[in-house]
Amino acid sequence: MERMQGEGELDHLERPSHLTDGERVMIQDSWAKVYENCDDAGVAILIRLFVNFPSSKQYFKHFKHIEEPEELEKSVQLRNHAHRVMNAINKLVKNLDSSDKMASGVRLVARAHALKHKVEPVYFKILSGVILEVLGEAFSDVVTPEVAAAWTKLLANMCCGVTAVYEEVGWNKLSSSTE
Ligand code: HEM
Repeated sequence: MERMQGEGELDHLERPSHLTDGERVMIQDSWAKVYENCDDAGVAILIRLFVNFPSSKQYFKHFKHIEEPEELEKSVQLRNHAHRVMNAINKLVKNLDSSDKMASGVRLVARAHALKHKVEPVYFKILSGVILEVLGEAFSDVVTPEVAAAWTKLLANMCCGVTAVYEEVGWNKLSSSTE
């Protein structure tokens, strides 16, 4: 059965916390390495998401029935989304010094995913866990436990922002009105 990681092990992602200057620098430095391999890293993250949490594919009409990672990797829709996710994270990292800019980026993404794509918010937590896992493996030389802890904080803050926007747009009412 699919393990809904976002609902248990990642509970620590539910509390927003302030990033220190040192944590910001660790995030920016490690991201520079990851972003050099933007497309490969993005695709690896999304493949891991869709293989380990197959229900997350339900929102993507072009590959929701594909199971083989080799086939998933060829999907243009998957590659486009990988690119968009990486660009959005890049913006977040560039704006680490401006909480207003960070909040408006998260807001834009969350509104579109709630209102247009109708993605359950738990998938943002699940994806955050997958990002941490893949970056820790693929960039183990730069993602030390300290760096991983800084990323955990950033992603937790993003998930909190997403949850707040979902509440604001009345997600519970929206999702139950279609039942
Ligand atoms: C860090 C998290 C994420 C970021 C930054 C992100 C970013 C984006 C962006 C920028 C777009 C295109 C613009 C738009 O329509 O809003 C998009 C589209 C989309 N996203 Fe995400 N996304 C994230 C997580 C997710 C998750 C977890 C899911 C579902 C499991 C998802 C499903 C979709 C779908 C179905 C589309 C439309 C795809 C298409 O039309 O081809 N996203 N995303």
